[in-house]
Amino acid sequence: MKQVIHRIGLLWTMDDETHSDGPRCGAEAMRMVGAMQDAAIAIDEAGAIVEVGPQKVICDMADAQTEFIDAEGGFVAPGLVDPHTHLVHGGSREKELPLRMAGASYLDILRQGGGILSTVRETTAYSEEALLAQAKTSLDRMQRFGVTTLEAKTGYSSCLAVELKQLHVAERLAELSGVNMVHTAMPAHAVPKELPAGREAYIDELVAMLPHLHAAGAEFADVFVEEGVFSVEEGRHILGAAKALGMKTKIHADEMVPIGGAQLAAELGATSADHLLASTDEGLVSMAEAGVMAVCLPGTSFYLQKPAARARFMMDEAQLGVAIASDYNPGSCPSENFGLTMSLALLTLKMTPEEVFMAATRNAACALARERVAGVIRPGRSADIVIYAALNPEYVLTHFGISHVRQVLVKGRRIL
Ligand SMILES: N=CN[C@@H](CCC(=O)O)C(=O)O
Ligand SMILES: [Zn+2]
Repeated sequence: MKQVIHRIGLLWTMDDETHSDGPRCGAEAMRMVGAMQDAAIAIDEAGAIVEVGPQKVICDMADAQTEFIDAEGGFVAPGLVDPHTHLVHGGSREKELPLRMAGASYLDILRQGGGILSTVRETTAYSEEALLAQAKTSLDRMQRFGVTTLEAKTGYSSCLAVELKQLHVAERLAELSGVNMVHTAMPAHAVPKELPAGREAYIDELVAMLPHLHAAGAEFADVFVEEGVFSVEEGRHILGAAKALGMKTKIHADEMVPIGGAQLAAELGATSADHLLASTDEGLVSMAEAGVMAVCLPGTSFYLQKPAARARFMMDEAQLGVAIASDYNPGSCPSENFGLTMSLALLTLKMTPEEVFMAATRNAACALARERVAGVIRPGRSADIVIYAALNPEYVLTHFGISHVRQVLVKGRRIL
């Protein structure tokens, strides 16, 4: 055995003795964190977990070559999974804040040609190297908070070349950083103010980009289904085309107005529906029935100063599986601090610490169709693990706004 993480005071594996895969749905299941005290984890040459168990048993298995990693009595949990980011984009949008403070809404700014459309202009103008440099700075920050798997969306362009440029940057970043990256094509993110050939032709253009983006590595397709952006019918058309190509789907659903994004996610059998600030009870229940993961973005509701998503209803009543994500992007959540996302889940989504960690590990992996790969600590799984410089998860979440991460392993390799 190559490595042993020992002297773990408290371990949350997010697993149980059945070693079943899949999401934890509803509050009761989301609190089953698989806690172990005084534990150790053995890792092999290939970076896979070989054994998880009592400190004494695991340490007896070590040989003279084994490298010991000392958790110093701290808390250890699976590597964090951030299932919704807009990692690759040009520029920043801090100048929008005074407009918002003066009363303009997020959608008002978009309607005036700002918001996402201003990031489209910047992303188009940036060279691939400039985009890479900016996104690398952001990814480095994310890693400091323990993120080992994340999603990166395209979607700041109105042409295929720029979409492919974003995708390529995300691929290069995965290689440079060692983190696990999941690619999502989101050409349907905003509608340009001028549509010389008309709206239908524009939607056709977006649909025509999908096979190219899929061939270039995009596993998911996503659409911003929102009043004044893409309608439910347009979302159905675009995501239906994606499904026909074999892509999995996600929806930016009911962020501002409940136009039926949650119901569309259920109808399409989407892997996740994200935002859900305005979703109706019926919409959320239909998602649960269809097995769609609800991805809450508490950093976004905080930054847009809106009431948070109804995570308690989702978990207690609808029995949904809930994940959380940073939604890192320049307009509605310009923060790479996933630790803060988790603290805001505790404080504004009213989740328990167990639910927060479940939402940021196992369920977040399910929101990326990575339930067989990431999100739990279990023999056979890749050793994606965070060692915290704190004794318990409650301290990590309540001592908010800073990183408590001591070490991060991806496939057994230290990335921090
Ligand atoms: N709401 C739509 N899309 C992003 C924001 C993108 C932006 O403002 O640049 C989101 O998930 O919040
Ligand atoms: Zn988003």
